[in-house]
Amino acid sequence: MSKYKHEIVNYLYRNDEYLSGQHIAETLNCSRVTVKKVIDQLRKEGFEIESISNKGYKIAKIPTTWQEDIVNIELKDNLLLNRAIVQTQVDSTQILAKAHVNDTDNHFIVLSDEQTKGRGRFNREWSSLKSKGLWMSVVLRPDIPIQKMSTFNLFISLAIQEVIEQHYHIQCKIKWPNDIYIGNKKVCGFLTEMIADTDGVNAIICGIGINLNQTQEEFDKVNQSRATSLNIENGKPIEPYQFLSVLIKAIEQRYDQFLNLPFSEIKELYKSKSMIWNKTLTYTEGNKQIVGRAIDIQDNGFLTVISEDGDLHQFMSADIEI
Ligand SMILES: CC1(C)O[C@@H]2[C@H](O1)[C@@H](Cn1cc(CCCCC[C@@H]3SC[C@@H]4NC(=O)N[C@@H]43)nn1)O[C@H]2n1cnc2c(N)ncnc21
Repeated sequence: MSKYKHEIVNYLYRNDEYLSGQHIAETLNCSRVTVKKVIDQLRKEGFEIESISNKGYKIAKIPTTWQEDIVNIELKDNLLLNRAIVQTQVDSTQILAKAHVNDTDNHFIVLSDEQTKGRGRFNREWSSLKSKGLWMSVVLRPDIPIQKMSTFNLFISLAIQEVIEQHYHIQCKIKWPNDIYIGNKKVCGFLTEMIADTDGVNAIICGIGINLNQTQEEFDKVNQSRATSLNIENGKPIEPYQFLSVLIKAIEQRYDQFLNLPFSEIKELYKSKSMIWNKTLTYTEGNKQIVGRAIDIQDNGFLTVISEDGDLHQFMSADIEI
């Protein structure tokens, strides 16, 4: 039945009109009994499927959980990111992405409704409530020297920032190098890991966590006062499949720029979307900590900070307390 389930979901999702059981059975060369069984199974999985006698079946609502068939329909026309591995629960999409990185030479994404061990930088916990956010890892395969990786996050953060601002009309700012804030609350975190050897980069595994539909109360204690979601800011629920589709297109565009343009081409735009200027903040990198003001971002993506004693410091990646 799983073979027909995939095809029936595809057929129903692609056709916005009612399709009779007989027509589906003939088209997919299966029995009407099989069609009925698959429809019952899909309803159990959370699909709302209307059935009207003499008209047939029609998907009225797709489940809030990620459905691999539907995700792959949404991605199929993309040039680059047109394959997805979809789970309902993983420890971390980063771990699953790395487990599959050598299965193919293709680019792909990994999505999960929930992560039990979502992680950020320095192995810090990333809270990934079931079906409340976009918990995704993107596997890309640029043919670039390792040095070029220092600006990858800057291009990707612009893709995320512009989707939230331009598509959902929510003002947000990038907190260099790994977060996006709405006001003083974090709505998104991302981190970039890579697999490389002496010949250069083999694969990038970019993990992105975006809070879509949590209510303020649903955040755990540690994040209660410093996290937000698009739903909280927007006042209405975010439709995850549409968000995913728009975000992947934005990532593809900025990734193409990353491969073909120097960071200097987008530097002014990036700076205008960043929130760390004209503030005295604490910068920590490894065992180095300074209090100072960021004054510029270099073409290699490093941040220049002037400390209170007037010294200049360069950070490749720092923890910033805002
Ligand atoms: C106590 C404090 C300072 O506040 C917490 C936590 O520490 C800090 C943790 N963090 C975040 C980042 C940026 C990289 C995150 C990548 C996540 C994606 S999800 C898909 C992929 N799979 C995967 O395993 N990882 C990636 N670096 N460190 O963020 C806050 N924090 C934790 N969860 C959340 C949340 N849901 N919303 C807002 N802030 C959060």
